[in-house]
Amino acid sequence: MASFADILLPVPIPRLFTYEVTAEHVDKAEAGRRVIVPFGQKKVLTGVIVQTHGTKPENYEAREILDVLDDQPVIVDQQLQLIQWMASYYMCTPGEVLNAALPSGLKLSSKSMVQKHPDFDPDDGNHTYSDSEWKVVEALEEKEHLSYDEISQITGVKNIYHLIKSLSAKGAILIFEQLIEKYKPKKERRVRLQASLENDLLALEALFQKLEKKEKQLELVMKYLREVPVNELKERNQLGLSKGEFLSTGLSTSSLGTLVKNGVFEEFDKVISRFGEPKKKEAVIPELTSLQEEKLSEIHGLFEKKSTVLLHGVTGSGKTEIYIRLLQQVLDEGAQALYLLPEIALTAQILRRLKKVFGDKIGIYHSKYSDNERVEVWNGVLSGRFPIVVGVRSSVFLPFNNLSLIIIDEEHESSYKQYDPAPRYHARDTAIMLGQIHHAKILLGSATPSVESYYNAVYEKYGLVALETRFGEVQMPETALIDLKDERKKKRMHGDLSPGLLQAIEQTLEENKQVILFQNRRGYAPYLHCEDCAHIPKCANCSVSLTYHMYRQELLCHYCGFREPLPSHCEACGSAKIKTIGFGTEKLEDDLKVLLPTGRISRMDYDTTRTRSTYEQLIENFENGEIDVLVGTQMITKGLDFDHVELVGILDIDRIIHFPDFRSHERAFQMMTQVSGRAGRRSNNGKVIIQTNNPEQPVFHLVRTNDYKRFYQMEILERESFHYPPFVRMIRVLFRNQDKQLVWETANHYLKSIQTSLGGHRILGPQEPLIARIRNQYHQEITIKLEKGGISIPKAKEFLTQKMEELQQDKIFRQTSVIFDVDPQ
Ligand SMILES: Nc1ncnc2c1ncn2[C@@H]1O[C@H](COP(=O)(O)OP(=O)(O)OP(=O)(O)O)[C@@H](O)[C@H]1O
Ligand SMILES: [Zn+2]
Repeated sequence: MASFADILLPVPIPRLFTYEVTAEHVDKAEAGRRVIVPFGQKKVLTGVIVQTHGTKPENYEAREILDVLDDQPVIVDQQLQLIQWMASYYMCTPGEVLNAALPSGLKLSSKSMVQKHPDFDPDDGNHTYSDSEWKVVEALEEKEHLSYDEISQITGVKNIYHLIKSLSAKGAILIFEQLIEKYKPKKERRVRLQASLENDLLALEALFQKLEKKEKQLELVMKYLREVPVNELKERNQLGLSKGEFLSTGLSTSSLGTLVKNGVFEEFDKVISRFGEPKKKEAVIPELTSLQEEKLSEIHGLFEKKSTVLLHGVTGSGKTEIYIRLLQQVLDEGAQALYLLPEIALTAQILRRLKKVFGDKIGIYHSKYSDNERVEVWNGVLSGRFPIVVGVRSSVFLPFNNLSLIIIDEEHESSYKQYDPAPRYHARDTAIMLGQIHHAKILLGSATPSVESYYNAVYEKYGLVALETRFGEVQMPETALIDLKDERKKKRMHGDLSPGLLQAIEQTLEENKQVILFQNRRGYAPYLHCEDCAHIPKCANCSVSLTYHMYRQELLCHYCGFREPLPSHCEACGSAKIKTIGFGTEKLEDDLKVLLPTGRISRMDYDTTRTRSTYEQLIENFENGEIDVLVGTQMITKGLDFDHVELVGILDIDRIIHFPDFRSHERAFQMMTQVSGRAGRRSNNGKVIIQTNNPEQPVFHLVRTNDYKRFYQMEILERESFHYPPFVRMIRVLFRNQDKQLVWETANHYLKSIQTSLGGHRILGPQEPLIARIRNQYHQEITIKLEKGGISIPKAKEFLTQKMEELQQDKIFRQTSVIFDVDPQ
């Protein structure tokens, strides 16, 4: 009987594909294992078996699976459920979710290779060959096939496509695709005694005699036998010693070579973990305070009745300590836990705290890890090596099969939402679904919960636990406002710094304490401005101005990466009077260096933290007191725990408050409260200074009095009256095309097709978004608001998708790309 398998492929087509499983693969074909299948004319893809069955597909001839890659499933059933849910909730295809879920190390890639044409005869006189061509032909006599890179090396030609095309046209070579497994296990070179010696004491003795005069070789053998006593423990020799470590004490490499040649030692490779071998943990958990203890048991109590609990604890109250207790319990039960963080910047510090307690039981998963490392974490979750995973949003995709707790730290963070590409998912909401699939408990934690989560807590969908005092009864910092209008009028500003803030910085440094300054714009100046004609240099591809980066002497587009050298004259009128307007982190750092010549100033933003180690280094230097003032973007606002920061300055909050978006007040409140929370965590001297043009804004009062509840009450009223989440679900439909007119027409055509059935009052737009052109693509968007209880949201999504499919059947409209963004942030 023929056998078939339904395969999930990483392509944006909303269905599974049925392939035939031939006899040789039948034993290995099982749900959750990866397979290689042919797809389309020439492509080969890695997919995952969802199920096997005996039903031949009706309307097409099933093609055969080429190979089954795994000896056991690498995707578990719960993941397949999550993928299905995400696809339907976030209005994309399961294939797109799979593509995001699998680390690229688990996807195969194909690589073009070249071999000699079997009928090729170089002497047939039909063609002549260049020197480079000859080199390739000769190399193919030696080696069966060559990669493009090898050919480039052999010939010294950089761009070899021309060469390959010509050789192929002359019938000299064939090109084929070789499948490459991207994941490469890490190997270690080791040495051991030849097996014949490990059992034979006489032979060993004879060896000693032979080596009597060869001091260096003798030394090697002796050292080896000291480390590996083969006469007591024969099996130990199999494992050998790491060659590097063995030789690191200054033994002679060449003598080892001789001994290998003479059959005394042998070298071999062993696959090792990239994360080191498991070590014993240090087991030091600080005692919880009685208040924290009380809150922990409240959480336990609520978990009896509810799957999700929100822990609203002020900054520095010890939420992390409570998380550690909960993780410990999961570990004791032998189950799995996931600890989600919104950003990489946070992982280093929290990991250090967790590692002290859990040692190597923690797997870390984020984008600054290499493909290979990610595959090892993936496999470590499968094998049980990492019962706890700390990671950013993509760690919801890991192959958990026994998850009992998910902690979502800083749950309010908008960086939990993936904007591009699909799936455009919110990791908090996805993790809550993941928890439900596993019947796990979910703890959301924040000092400034999102309005949505707090609403769910108020209406008892979630349990709520409030922790209102800081650890050690340390007081919340004191907050002062500085009116920039006033200071400007009196012409007292030093660049972007008011005299009040500057003075406070100086005083803090005098007391040997540290300062954090929050400036949410990176670069030197947001834009250049010609004083004669008012021209502002703009990006060639996007409708935004270019940001001036002084260090690189460049103008840079923060949307598409377009860059150009700093102009000396205005490109519009030729005037040399070009001025910088506004302030970025780079300028602030620069100004401070002049104003505080003895202060040690550093900057943490996207530009200074390209690699994992630069983050960690900056944070470590700040912790160790090697930096006095840390200037940074939102990266430095939350979660970080420093003992000696006493002053926090907030320089650029007006722009966030006035950003035209329904979440702007929420964001401003959260950012100010979070960054303030970095001040005075160990002392009662925390100070926060906020510079603003509008000190009368109510949000400042709420931040100063740390009054989250009042903030929530004001905000929820607004959300209700203006129909925003949590009262409605929003779906944004984004249209993109190079042709401005066509995008507009497509969006309008779509609008017409949904208007009547959905009801015009539920639809806004089409309109140009704030930035109407990015990377040469014009944008239009339609916003749909679906009120809860009034309309079936899943049905509405189906309807929207169906209408989109109809739209895309039109040859013209199809040229516009369309994106659904569910729950846009
Ligand atoms: N029970 C405890 N014993 C010893 N130290 C504690 C205890 N609870 C909290 N701390 C210390 O107090 C500081 C603040 O705690 P923690 O970082 O856990 O707060 P948090 O609530 O997570 O803050 P944030 O929301 O600002 O990230 C940390 O340095 C932590 O080690
Ligand atoms: Zn651009």
